[in-house]
Amino acid sequence: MAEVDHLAAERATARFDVEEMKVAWAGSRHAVHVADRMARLVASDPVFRKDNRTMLSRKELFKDTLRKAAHAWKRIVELRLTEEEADLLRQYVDQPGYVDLHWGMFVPAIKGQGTEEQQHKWLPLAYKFQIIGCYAQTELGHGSNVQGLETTATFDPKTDEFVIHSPTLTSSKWWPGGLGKASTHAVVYARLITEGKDYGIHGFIVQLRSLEDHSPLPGVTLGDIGGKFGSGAYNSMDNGVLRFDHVRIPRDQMLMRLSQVTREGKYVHSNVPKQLLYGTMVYVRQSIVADASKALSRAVCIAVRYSAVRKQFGSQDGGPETQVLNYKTQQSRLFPLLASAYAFRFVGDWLNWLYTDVTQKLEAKDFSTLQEAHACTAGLKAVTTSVTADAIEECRKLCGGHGYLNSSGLPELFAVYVPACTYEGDNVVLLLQVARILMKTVSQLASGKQPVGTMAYMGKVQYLMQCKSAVSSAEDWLNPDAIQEAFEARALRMAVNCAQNISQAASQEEGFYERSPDLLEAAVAHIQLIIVTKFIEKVHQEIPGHGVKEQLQALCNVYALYILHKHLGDFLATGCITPRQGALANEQLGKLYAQVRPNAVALVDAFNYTDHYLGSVLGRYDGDVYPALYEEAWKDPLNETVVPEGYHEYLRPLIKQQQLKLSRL
Ligand SMILES: CCCCCCCCCCCCCCCCCCCCCCCCCCC/C=C/C(=O)SCCNC(=O)CCNC(=O)[C@H](O)C(C)(C)COP(=O)(O)OP(=O)(O)OC[C@H]1O[C@@H](n2cnc3c(N)ncnc32)[C@H](O)[C@@H]1OP(=O)(O)O
Ligand SMILES: Cc1cc2nc3c(=O)[nH]c(=O)nc-3n(C[C@H](O)[C@H](O)[C@H](O)COP(=O)(O)OP(=O)(O)OC[C@H]3O[C@@H](n4cnc5c(N)ncnc54)[C@H](O)[C@@H]3O)c2cc1C
Repeated sequence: MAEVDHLAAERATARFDVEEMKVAWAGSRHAVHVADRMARLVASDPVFRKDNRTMLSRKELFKDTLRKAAHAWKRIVELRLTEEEADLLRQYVDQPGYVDLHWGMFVPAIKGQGTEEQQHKWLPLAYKFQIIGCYAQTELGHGSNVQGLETTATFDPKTDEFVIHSPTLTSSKWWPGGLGKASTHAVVYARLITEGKDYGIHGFIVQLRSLEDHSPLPGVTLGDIGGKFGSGAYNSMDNGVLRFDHVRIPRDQMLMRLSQVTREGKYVHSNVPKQLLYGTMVYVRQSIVADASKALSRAVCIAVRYSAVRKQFGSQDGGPETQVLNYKTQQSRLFPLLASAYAFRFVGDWLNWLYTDVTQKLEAKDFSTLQEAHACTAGLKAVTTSVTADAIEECRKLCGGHGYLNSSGLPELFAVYVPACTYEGDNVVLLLQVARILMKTVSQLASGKQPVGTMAYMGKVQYLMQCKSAVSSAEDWLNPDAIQEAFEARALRMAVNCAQNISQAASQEEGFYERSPDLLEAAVAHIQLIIVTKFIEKVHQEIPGHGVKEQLQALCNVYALYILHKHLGDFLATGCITPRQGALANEQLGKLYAQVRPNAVALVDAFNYTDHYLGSVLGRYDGDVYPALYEEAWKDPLNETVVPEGYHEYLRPLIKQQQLKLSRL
């Protein structure tokens, strides 16, 4: 706890129990406790220092990542941490590295696509880090179009092996994290060819490096793909390039849960949907949604605290200046982001529940919810990451000039975060997947098929296509039913409009292609409806703690009415609300901001982030920003000498030359 609390006055105005809000945010008292313990463990360990990260060279940064990962693993073993604790520790170390892909994709790929025998063989090795794995799917020529990958895995019945080969430059694996320098193994996605026939993309476990000296195995060429956006940031990760020259692997290293190749070379497909091959991506997409709320809440925490400390203008008579948080424009830019952080947190929890539910159904050979899982993970991944990336940049601007300093933490947070809009599926590509499913659902409405899950609202098509909002005052917008109806009607009408336009095209494909910009917007509307619905459902639950439910209610309304205001064109164009009702929503939004204002600092305190995790002089818990900024500047390597290196070579001769010229005049 800080000795001087410059934000004490802010904390005193909170009208709710912050400790109970921490529970609502974390999900349970147990979750608060574990997260707290792991965050402090990391913050108190000098090996996990990260304040110097943006000043390290690429090589130093990568070595620092290896060191942190090894130290983290040592602590996990020494302290016998559970999987939940170990994962939290990984998150609080807060440095992208090969470990993320090993645990987040290599292990899940084997779990999801390997037979029991294969899991038995490979997982214990991976769990103990006796091998390090990555997920090698994307190639130089193809990422989004998975079916377009070119790497081949040709079965050779003579030796009972697959021959893995990169036939072209564009077939080089390109991007996999952990591949460049750390991994010993990879799950490689390649076209399976047997008996002269191409059976499409399948996964194979391939050893890449020697377990003795880490040198590449014969026929394997690999390395790092080079520096990436931003200083520090994602450069701690060794995203790699990989080429195979007829590398042989035993047949039993094809991941054979979904389909098999027999000793004779016969291809056998189990009676399961082929899309299960994409299961690892679905798993990671749902975890990316949970991560979005973390990244967004960090940025918002920094911007809210700093906005409460920072003062500009407002005093004509020598009195105190205005805290920038009191400017209505600052509130209207910042509070929707605060509300979004909470919204994403709760929809992330729900998505995690959905994922677990679908996984259990799949185990029981019930594939009915696969499409719902795909649509929700793809759509929520796309919307939450796009909003979060933009929001981090907005928070930087909300912090004025100081937000541009590395010591604010925001430039690095942005640079680390922004590729989330691309990896695990480009956001546009993923939204078009959602749109396809929406169009399929609309087309089935006529046949009387009742949509289920998050599409169930479309079953109310008769009503939703013609309903008129009953809102007649600003307060009416506080009614969740009014919000829900407006969002459902907007999403459905946009989808139906698209479907009607597509049906007038020469073909379904042609229509989809022509209307894809509108389809993107329809998909976003559908996903925003899901987020709003899950927030409303959350607020309807029992929520203990003085004032906690009221605050969440206010944030839920801020989130919904902000989206309505921002996308007013959609709501008006589809006739869901009138211009007057749109204006009333905006009026109510202003009132809600005033309600949030005294609680803003406490609402970000409820995230329970340590100063180490935030990594920002502007977001310090104690609000003592200026001395910290001042001190931080002196730590820059440029300040190690008073007279800079290069002075004698370049500055002095220049100045002297000019002086000489002047003296000759
Ligand atoms: C320094 C560190 C110190 C710390 C140390 C700590 C040490 C120890 C820690 C211990 C920890 C212990 C516990 C840890 C636990 C967990 C850790 C979790 C960590 C997570 C971290 C993750 C990090 C993330 C990093 C991200 C890295 C990035 C990776 C990647 O990017 S991988 C590559 C991703 N690629 C893509 O996403 C490609 C996108 N393209 C596609 O998905 C598809 O091809 C498509 C969707 C575009 C489909 O295109 P197409 O139309 O051609 O499709 P078809 O194949 O023909 O199929 C059409 C048909 O299928 C349906 N469909 C499509 N996709 C799916 C699907 N996924 N599911 C279901 N159905 C699908 C589609 O709707 C069509 O259906 P229909 O025919 O119309 O009916
Ligand atoms: C930091 C980072 C880490 C990564 N880690 C891994 C990893 O560990 N393993 C791995 O296998 N891969 C990894 N990737 C690769 C990543 O999954 C791909 O980059 C991603 O799926 C996007 O594919 P792409 O690069 O082919 O983009 P492209 O598809 O080439 O996208 C280019 C543009 O085309 C547009 N576009 C493409 N198709 C369509 C369409 N059908 N309709 C409309 N617009 C379209 C996109 O919206 C985009 O604007 C990583 C990438 C990054 C940036």
